[in-house]
Amino acid sequence: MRWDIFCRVIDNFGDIGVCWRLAKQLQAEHGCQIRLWVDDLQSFQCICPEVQPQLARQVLTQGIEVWHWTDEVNALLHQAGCAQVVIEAFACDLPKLYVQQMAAAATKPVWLNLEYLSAEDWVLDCHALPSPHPQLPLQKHFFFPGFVKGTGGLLREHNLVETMTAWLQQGGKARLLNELGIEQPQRYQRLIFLFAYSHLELMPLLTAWGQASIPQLCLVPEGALANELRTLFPQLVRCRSLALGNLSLQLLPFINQQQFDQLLWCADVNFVRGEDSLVRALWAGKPFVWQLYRQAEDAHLEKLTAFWQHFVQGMPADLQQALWQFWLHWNQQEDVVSPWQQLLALLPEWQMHCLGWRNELCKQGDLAKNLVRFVEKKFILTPNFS
Ligand SMILES: Cc1cn([C@H]2C[C@H](O)[C@@H](COP(=O)(O)OP(=O)(O)O[C@H]3O[C@@H](C)[C@H](O)[C@@H](O)[C@H]3O)O2)c(=O)[nH]c1=O
Repeated sequence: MRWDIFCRVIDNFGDIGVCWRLAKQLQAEHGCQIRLWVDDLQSFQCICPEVQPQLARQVLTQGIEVWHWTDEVNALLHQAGCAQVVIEAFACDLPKLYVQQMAAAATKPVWLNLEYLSAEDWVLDCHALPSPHPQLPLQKHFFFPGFVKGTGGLLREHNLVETMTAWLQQGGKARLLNELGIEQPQRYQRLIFLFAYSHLELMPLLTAWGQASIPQLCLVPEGALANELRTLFPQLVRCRSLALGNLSLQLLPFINQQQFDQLLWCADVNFVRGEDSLVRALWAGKPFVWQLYRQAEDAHLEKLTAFWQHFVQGMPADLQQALWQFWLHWNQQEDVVSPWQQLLALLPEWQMHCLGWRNELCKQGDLAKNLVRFVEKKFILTPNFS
């Protein structure tokens, strides 16, 4: 079956990050023929270097077609025709001509709006709801990812945990750090992966890390925070690393999504942000701190609380208290030095909780499989779906 996935890059890398992961998994594990329509190929290239931004159409190694979604997309749409399954990622608003093509199709495509991830309760009520088109013989369904049964689930490749475990056992960490140009990585006793939006109170935290009794390595991927660090430490404009007492701070160039995941697997503590890296940090089973994409009227704090309520089940009370202080202050751009010291004392418990939570979460169906099941049901129940 042919699937079209439409993706508009609003900001950052979450939109394309999720769509690219979904495309790969649907194609590799479910044999779907994928055409990925992306409006910003430059951003896509950052996380998938094989993409050539100047091409209107291209086929990537995985066999996935990538079509450039520009303002002049109509000519391409005439060539393409519509697919049997259409994913509109994050309400990105399909091209008008494409919607007309869907309405004119003898067998109407299954049209899904893939929504943003949230742990809020209302997601359960809205997942899989239909929405008839006001004028055309079409209906779209809302598909909500989520952390509990009754939602669309989370993106997780088949055998992900087994792949990660084997990779770590076979010396993946040393190989990766070597590929990334980290000198003598074995001298560091703690690896912190710091993927975050800019933060007003970063300096006190870095100073505290530099005063730790053990040597620590902090890796910062390219993006807003790396730029902020270049402003704080102008020497980082010329070179990629800096020593701050016992802390080695190193900026990374853009790395592909696979290496990004692998870094999460090898770090001792992961700082993640947005949507996609949160999910990947969950699968890594390592202690993590989540910084949410800021929303108007602090709506992101409600999302944080909703996730927290699921995440802390079964967590010892002292860890709950320390972790919440850290997560909240981190998301409010406040000083986190004292919550960090408290958390550090509970690192083994924190680690154990993340691992246990990951293992529980793995028992649920994954998003790609849930999507495929949903689509199959629609075609079986209503072959001339309209
Ligand atoms: C820095 C970097 C990122 N990545 C990938 C990993 C992830 O797939 C992706 C980052 O996505 P996220 O973790 O979701 O964080 P983000 O902040 O980039 O994306 C955000 O964008 C907003 C518009 C959304 O509303 C948010 O929900 C969120 O998704 O980029 C790499 O592959 N290599 C890199 O070097």
